[in-house]
Amino acid sequence: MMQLSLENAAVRLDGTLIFTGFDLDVSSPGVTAIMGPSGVGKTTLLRAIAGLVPLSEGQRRCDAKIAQVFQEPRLLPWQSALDNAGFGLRAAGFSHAAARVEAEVILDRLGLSAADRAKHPGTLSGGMRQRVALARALAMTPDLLLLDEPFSNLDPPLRDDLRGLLLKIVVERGIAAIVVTHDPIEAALVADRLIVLGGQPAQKLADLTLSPRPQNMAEAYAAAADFMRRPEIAAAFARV
Ligand SMILES: Nc1ncnc2c1ncn2[C@@H]1O[C@H](COP(=O)(O)OP(=O)(O)OP(=O)(O)O)[C@@H](O)[C@H]1O
Repeated sequence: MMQLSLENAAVRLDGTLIFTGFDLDVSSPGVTAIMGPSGVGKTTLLRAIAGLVPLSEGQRRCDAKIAQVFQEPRLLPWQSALDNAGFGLRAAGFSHAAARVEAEVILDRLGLSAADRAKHPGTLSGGMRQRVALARALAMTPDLLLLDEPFSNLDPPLRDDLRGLLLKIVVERGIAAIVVTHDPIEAALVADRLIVLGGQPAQKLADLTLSPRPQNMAEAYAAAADFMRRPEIAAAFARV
C-alpha cells in the first residue's frame, strides 16, 4: 500500500515562510484537490509533497511511486509524442522499445492516433501536448499522481474532455491523485477530498470530504457554491 505524509511541514524560500504547520496523509486511491488563491503557495506545497523542495520544519514520509504533471507540458521538442510519453520509462531503465510499447497504449487511451503519436510537440495542439504530458506520467504506473493546474491552459471543451478522461483512468487504476487548482469549479468536479490553503504564510484552512462527485456542470456549481459559503474558505479567497 502506498503512503505519503507530511507532518507539521513548513517551507521557507529565500528566507520567506511560504506555508507552515501543514499535515497531510494520503494512503488510498482518490482525488485530493488543493485549492487556494493565486500566489498562496500551492505550487510550493506540491513540490514539497513531491520531495522537490526541502522542508524547513516537519517531516515527510513517502512510500509511493510519484509522477507529476505541470501546468505546461514540458515536452522535449526534438522527440516525437511517442518518445516523449516514454521518456519517464526510459529514464527509469526501460529499453527504448519497451518504453514505446507502454507509451503507445496510454497515448491511444488518451486519444492520440498513430499519426499524432509520430508528431513532434511543435506540430501538436496545446491539448494534444498536455495529453502527451499526462501519458508520460501515467506510463510510469504511479500510485500517486501530482497535477499542478493541469487543464488551466486549455479551452473549456477540451478541458472538460481531458478532465473526464483522466478521472476515469485514475479511478480505473486505483491511483491517488493530488490536483492543485485556484478554481472552485475545477475542485468540485474532480475532488473526493478538498484541502484549502490560505493566509500568509499559508496554512490549511479546511480539509473536507466531498461526495458524491458531481455528474454535470450544474451539480459542480452547486457543490462549489456550497463549500465556498463556508466562512473559513470564503475568507481565504476574500483576501485577494
Ligand atoms: N524563491 C522564492 N523566494 C521567495 N518567495 C518566493 C519564491 N518562490 C516563490 N515565492 C513566493 O511564494 C508564494 C507562493 O508561490 P507558489 O507558486 O507556490 O503559489 P501558487 O499558489 O502556486 O501560485 P499560482 O496560483 O500563482 O501558481 C508566492 O507569493 C511567490 O511570490
